[in-house]
Amino acid sequence: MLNVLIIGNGQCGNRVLDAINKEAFGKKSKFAKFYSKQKYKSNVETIAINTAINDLKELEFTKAKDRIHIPHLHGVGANRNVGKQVFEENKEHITRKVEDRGPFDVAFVITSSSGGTGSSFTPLLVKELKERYDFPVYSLVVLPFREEGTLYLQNTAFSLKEIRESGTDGIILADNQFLKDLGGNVQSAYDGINGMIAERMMFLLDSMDSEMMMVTDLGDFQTVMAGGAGLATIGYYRADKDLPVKTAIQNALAPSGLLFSTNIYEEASRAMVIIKGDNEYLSIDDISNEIEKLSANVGHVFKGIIVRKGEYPQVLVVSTMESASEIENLYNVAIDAIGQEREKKNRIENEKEVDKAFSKIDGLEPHY
Ligand SMILES: Nc1nc2c(ncn2[C@@H]2O[C@H](COP(=O)(O)OP(=O)(O)OP(=O)(O)O)[C@@H](O)[C@H]2O)c(=O)[nH]1
Repeated sequence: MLNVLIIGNGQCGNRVLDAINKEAFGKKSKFAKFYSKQKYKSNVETIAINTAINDLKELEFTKAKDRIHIPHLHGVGANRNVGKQVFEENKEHITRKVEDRGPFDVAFVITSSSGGTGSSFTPLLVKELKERYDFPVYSLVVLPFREEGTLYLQNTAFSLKEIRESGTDGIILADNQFLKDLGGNVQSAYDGINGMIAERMMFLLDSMDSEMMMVTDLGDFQTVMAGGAGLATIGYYRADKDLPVKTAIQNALAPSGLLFSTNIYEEASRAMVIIKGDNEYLSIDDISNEIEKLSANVGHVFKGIIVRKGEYPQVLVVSTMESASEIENLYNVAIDAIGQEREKKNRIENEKEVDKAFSKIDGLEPHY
């Protein structure tokens, strides 16, 4: 059995973690968390870390003992410099909490790229974990809606670069903007998006720790994640009726199945495809044909099959990217945002000149 650590940093990281814990309770009723056991196959430890106590309080499926509050006002207000300083001051406390739960075979650290707490804690925490332990550490990074403002875009550009340079074994991207644009199945945006990420993470954990007909494991996942430019995304499709397995595979690879905007056939570097369902739906010929089509374009593709009696086909695809045109677009927008912030700061410097002018009359009185 694998020992898995999942950390959620900042509000977004906390909420996605909570959605994973919810998914692990089986979602049947809101009382499930009181009477049912989480259906993790592996030994999974979850930790939510935040500077804002209210963000931690709002979590519903993450146990109180799994929440670490690092007191700092009500968050760090999207200021990554403050966030980094707060992390450094509390580093020992945080790493001791991780140490107490270990040892682990693999870790995932979840954060938004754009806020203050999660995006500044994550690169520093990953670096600490990599320096102290041997296990792989993956980062799951949620990109912002593009209209959320210049500070969030600026934070994204710097945090993504820092996470990439932190020693992380790979970055899995989920993009709020892309998932919102898809519309349809993303009802109330955050809950819908968090649920999409959670069901993919649950499937991924299942596939790394499962007795399968044809096996993929943590080693295969590591090899896939080591490919390409260090960036990956996850695709998923669950059939709710009797559907040919080849259609289910195609749907998992289509934009509507992915967490980030990419064309797998053009941008992917390596992939892992896991198919789950009743034997009755799993035509080996159909599966092999689809995998061959993919590997002709992509390079190496690992495949795994999990037999689940009575279940319609479900497909998970983990794919690393060789190139990511959407990241290039995002950095172009972020550079504009950084320019705007710089100009604003210069204007504030000019205002300081205005202050100087005002201060020239300090101590003087008007005479009439
Ligand atoms: N998908 C998703 N995105 C979220 C959620 N909550 C916040 N975000 C996004 O996260 C970004 C803001 O980062 P947060 O995680 O709220 O910030 P933080 O890390 O807590 O940092 P501070 O609040 O600045 O201390 C924005 O781009 C939001 O759109 C959520 O529940 N789901």
